[in-house]
Amino acid sequence: MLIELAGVTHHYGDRLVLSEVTATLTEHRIGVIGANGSGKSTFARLLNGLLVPDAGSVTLDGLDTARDARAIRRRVGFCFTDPDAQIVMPTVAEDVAFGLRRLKLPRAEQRERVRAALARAGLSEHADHPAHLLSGGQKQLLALTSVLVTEPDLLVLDEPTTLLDLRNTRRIAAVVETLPQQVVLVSHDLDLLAGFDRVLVFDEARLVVDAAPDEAITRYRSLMTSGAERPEQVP
Ligand SMILES: Nc1ncnc2c1ncn2[C@@H]1O[C@H](COP(=O)(O)OP(=O)(O)OP(=O)(O)O)[C@@H](O)[C@H]1O
Repeated sequence: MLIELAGVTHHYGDRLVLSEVTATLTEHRIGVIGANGSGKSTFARLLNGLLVPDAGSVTLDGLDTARDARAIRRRVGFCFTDPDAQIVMPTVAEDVAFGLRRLKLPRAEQRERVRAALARAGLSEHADHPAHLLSGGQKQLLALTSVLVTEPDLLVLDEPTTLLDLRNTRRIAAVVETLPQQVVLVSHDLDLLAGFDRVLVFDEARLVVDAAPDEAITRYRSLMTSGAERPEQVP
């Protein structure tokens, strides 16, 4: 998809959280990094219309998030950091099937898609378990699976590995690597961004670096080091 942000500014109350962000994104895999509170999640939420900007515009293939919310939600899958925010059905398999409802598939095909998606995520043995009894990491995998099964054109992942052990982090990395879809991934795990096409670095509500992963990560590291020397930056 062609993702265009033009002069995007966003506040929560009086607090400025994104200031004048302009970018045109067409790459397959786009990483988003930056300090805590720098505006990354806000940026991610603007991409699927969960938030609309106070000023400026966000468009995807010409669809404006402020006007075409329904069309955009159909094409953009979003995975929250906190999986409890999006797990909606009692059992694991039902939760994966939930996202497929609007496709109105024949029952057998729906079952097959759910089965295959759970197998890919390593969750097959939990299919009939209550979703709320999964571990935090398994819930994160379930949330991703329930989004992926709908085959969105663009997948926005907001810190999808925060609760995961190394094996499952690698599983997510492998899934992201092989996805045919465009991905925007917000992460503090810089290793996940190896092989990405482009990385955006946010700092204090601004998009401050927009470069290939190696350069972006190097500049992010130096930004964080110099930030530690600024007393007002220390929590
Ligand atoms: N719903 C909200 N209401 C008020 N303030 C908010 C809200 N959501 C986020 N904020 C504030 O906006 C700022 C940016 O938050 P955001 O979640 O976009 O940052 P982030 O870069 O994703 O941070 P982190 O790396 O810690 O997840 C933070 O100071 C945060 O406290």
